[in-house]
Amino acid sequence: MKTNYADDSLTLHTDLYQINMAESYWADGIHNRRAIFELYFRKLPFGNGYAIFAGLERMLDYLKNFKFSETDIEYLKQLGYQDDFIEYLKTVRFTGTMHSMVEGEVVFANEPLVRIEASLAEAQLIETALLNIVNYQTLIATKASRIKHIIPNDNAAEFGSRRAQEMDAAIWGARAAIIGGFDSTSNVRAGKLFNIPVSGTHAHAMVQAYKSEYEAFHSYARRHKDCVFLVDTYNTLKSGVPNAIRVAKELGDKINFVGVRLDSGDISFLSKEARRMLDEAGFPNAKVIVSNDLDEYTILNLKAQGAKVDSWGIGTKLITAYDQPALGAVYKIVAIENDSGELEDTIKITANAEKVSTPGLKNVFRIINKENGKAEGDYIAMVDENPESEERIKMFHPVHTFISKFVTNFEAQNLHQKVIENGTIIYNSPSVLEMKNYALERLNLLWDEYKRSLNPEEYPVDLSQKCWDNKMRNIQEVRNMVHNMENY
Ligand SMILES: Nc1ncnc2c1ncn2[C@@H]1O[C@H](COP(=O)(O)OP(=O)(O)OP(=O)(O)O)[C@@H](O)[C@H]1O
Ligand SMILES: O=P(O)(O)OC[C@H]1O[C@H](OP(=O)(O)OP(=O)(O)O)[C@H](O)[C@@H]1O
Ligand SMILES: O=C(O)c1cccnc1
Repeated sequence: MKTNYADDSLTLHTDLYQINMAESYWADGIHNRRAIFELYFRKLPFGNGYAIFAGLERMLDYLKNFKFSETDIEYLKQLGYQDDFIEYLKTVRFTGTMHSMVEGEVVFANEPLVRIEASLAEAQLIETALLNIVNYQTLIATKASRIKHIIPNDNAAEFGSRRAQEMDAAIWGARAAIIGGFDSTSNVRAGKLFNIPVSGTHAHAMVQAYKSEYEAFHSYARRHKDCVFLVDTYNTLKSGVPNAIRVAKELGDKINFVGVRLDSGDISFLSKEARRMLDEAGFPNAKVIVSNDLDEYTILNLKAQGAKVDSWGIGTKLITAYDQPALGAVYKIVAIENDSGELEDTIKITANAEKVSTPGLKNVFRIINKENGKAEGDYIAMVDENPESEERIKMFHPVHTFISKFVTNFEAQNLHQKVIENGTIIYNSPSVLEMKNYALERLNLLWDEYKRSLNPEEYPVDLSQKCWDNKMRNIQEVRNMVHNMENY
């Protein structure tokens, strides 16, 4: 297997059918028609009441470098694409315009997270990569936020690299975990690449290598000022914690005895006992750190049991999004230029009302109640609408339209930021830590009912009247078209 092409590019990171469609568009001369696509998911993951958007920085990097390389082109020739189409593919770059939520934004189902306006072929070719990026990063940022929500005042460390679905997932998952609220990652490369905090203790292997737990802790302390000792290799309470205390007492100010880590057994019982022993030994500031297959459910349960834990190391269940391994975001065409050069809506109809796409060029606004500073809901409006200039807006459920409310005295924040204009990136990504702080700030806009991890209230994501009327008109047009076919 040859994997080390010098000019390896991500442009081929697409499904074959995208290239096949691009070929048809090109052959029919419609490849340069202006098309609008939206990226969104239909259902919040993990039964959570919100998601945390992540993936923009990587999407921008991917689009900036979008170009089939020489070996990509060679390979496409081998697959049998004809020379004239190949010549076209050589010229393809991303020259469109992109609007997006920013990373760390609190987002919901059925609202466009990303809007691409580009030539039909360009917009089509990039679908797979954009979905691949957003689906994973948003999923992990959301899982991290969900976990951190249970332990807002404790430390949360991401430990998942060894269990992640390969290396890219470990790296980008670590970054997403920080955006979602985690405090550090154990992955050193992620620390370097993204300038995010790294942290680490030591493994059972070190204790086993020295055989003597006391020797192992001593050795670790000789080279590391900040010491967390893993205390469960032989017997947590009879050997591990006493040895940690012994070494900490012997070395005194020469080290910073951060605490002990427990990685097996009854975390509730052992953490309370370890806490008591550390306090009695004169180390009230030493921390109890735990790990072992943790997730938000176990942590909540441990909290209910009164576990005395300061810091949580969380790997497998976070980095693999164990209980829901895919977000299911989709990328749908909502408008396309017609023969006369005008943008025309497109719609996809299904029997399931929730799945019928919402046509047209739209923006998403967060409607903030100026009296209490809290979000009333998100409001999807056609691009020529400006809810900010309206006195009063009607917000109603896009499927169950009788659920409605009027809102006055509000601020309407446009959640779509223009990040690429005609192929040029015009957005500077903030640092990952800034994204994390932004997510926390944005979560403050939500009432607690939307943030609880179990059975949260459904946050309103509503359509403007104009948007709804437009959708109904499109549905009617399709109905007429199908009816005419039936009579054909
Ligand atoms: N008090 C507790 N209440 C609920 N769950 C707990 C409690 N203590 C530990 N757990 C969780 O239960 C599971 C414990 O798993 P298990 O008993 O298989 O492993 P273990 O004690 O670590 O044994 P091993 O030595 O094989 O690793 C882990 O997911 C852990 O987080
Ligand atoms: O349980 P997770 O949430 O996935 O967290 C990561 C796990 O990885 C390590 O275990 P591992 O058995 O791989 O090695 P170690 O215990 O010997 O370090 C660590 O001790 C955690 O238990
Ligand atoms: O630093 C740790 O304790 C750690 C890191 C990765 C996996 N498990 C534990």
